[in-house]
Amino acid sequence: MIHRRRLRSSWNRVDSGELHQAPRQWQSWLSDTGSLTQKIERAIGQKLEVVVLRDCRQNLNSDESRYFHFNIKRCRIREVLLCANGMPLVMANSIIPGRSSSGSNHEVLRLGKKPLGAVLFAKTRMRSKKKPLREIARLDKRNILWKKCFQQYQKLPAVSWARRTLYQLKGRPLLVSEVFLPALLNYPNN
Ligand SMILES: C=C(O[C@@H]1C=C(C(=O)O)C=C[C@H]1O)C(=O)O
Repeated sequence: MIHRRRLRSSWNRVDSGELHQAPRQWQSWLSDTGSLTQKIERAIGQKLEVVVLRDCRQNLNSDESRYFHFNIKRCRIREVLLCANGMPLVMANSIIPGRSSSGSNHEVLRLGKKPLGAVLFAKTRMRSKKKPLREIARLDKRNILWKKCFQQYQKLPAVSWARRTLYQLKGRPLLVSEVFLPALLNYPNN
């Protein structure tokens, strides 16, 4: 539990983002445990467009490296906008350590415009027994993640709600952060 508290404090540097503190209209998006891609496509009634902003190797900051039990400095970072009819709905920042995209994971993580969720939630994938670690946060310009997202997407609202999930792909960790954008609220959230 100490470990979890430590993670929470680093992620919620700005404001402790417990679900009940989030605006009601965001709570279901923040807490859903299924594929975000699938949830959005149900809401918009069509396929999502994935706009890849960046997919490269980068040094991790301490707020990110804490989630991995092994010492890593550089990682693959994938930043995308999930869009409908050209309108960004979510900005996602995924951290994929080298050891998580090697071996049999290497091929499936050559994503391009394919959403990462198609891999993480693939029917054929052995569901890892471990429930993914999930945290939420209210982001503003004091938060490292808000600043990283703003570098890529200058229309990022000054206060944004986000969630962070530590997934396992064949036992290898990936840290996925998703920042929800206002246009998503134009769609029914069923
Ligand atoms: C993890 C999922 O994949 C989505 C797509 C992503 C991508 O293509 O990089 C990243 C995060 C998610 O918003 C999901 O659908 O739940």
